[in-house]
Amino acid sequence: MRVDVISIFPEYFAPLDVSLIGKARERGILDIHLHQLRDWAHDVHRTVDDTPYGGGPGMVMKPEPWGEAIDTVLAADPAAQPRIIVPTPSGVPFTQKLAMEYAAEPWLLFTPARYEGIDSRVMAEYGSRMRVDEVSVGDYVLAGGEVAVLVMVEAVGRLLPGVLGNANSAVDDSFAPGAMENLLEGPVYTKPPEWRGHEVPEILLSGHHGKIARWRRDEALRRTARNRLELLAALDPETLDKHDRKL
Ligand SMILES: COc1ccc(Cn2ccc3ccc(-c4cc(N)[nH]n4)cc32)cc1
Repeated sequence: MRVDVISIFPEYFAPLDVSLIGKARERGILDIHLHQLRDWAHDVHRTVDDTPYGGGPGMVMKPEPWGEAIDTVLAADPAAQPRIIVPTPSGVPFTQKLAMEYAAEPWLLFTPARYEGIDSRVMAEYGSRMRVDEVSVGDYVLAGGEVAVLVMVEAVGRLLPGVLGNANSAVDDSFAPGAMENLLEGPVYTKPPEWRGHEVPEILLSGHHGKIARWRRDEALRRTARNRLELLAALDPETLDKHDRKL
């Protein structure tokens, strides 16, 4: 997968050099290209923003630098088109389902903005010839789109074949389709068996895999009910067996 990111703060993406995503880049699974938007701002001050038409607070990002920058990225492979992803507080929710959809794409272009966002004519221009998604990573307001891009690149990158070792398959993720879909992860434990007077639940030391699986599902249901009741309400009744119903 190729990923392009255009930003006035490309240094925000240093974390993409380390750990899981960094290794995926070294192994050629992910090919990430960072671009400094100001390279396409040709005035002496390399200006990328201006006052909003119609008045109002803050500044809006000018269309010209974005248009030239996006055109340059598109020219990298004229025979293909990236999916353009625009982080914004007013976008569709970024979910595990959307992450899985993006993980199937060969080329993503992220356009994290600053100020009050990008002149709307930019995405109108490209939306007429390719998929342009406005995406929110949560119902809170960031100072810009860069952190949202880090979230999405990590959530998508970890789903790419070969990125997670077999031992850490994403198939068991919370929110991944399947039997545990929409259930939160339950508690996890490792050695030592007792720590500061806290013992590991006996069942986990029993070696009885059936009972362990049942205990883990019970704990997942309890945590989901406690922290995300709406997810429990959305569970397909078929996936709740009679034991679940007694919890
Ligand atoms: C109320 O309107 C606003 C508009 C923009 C901003 C600051 N800002 C500028 C670009 C940009 C890109 C993404 C995000 C963002 C995304 C999510 N889920 N939260 N915040 C925020 C962003 C603040 C407020």
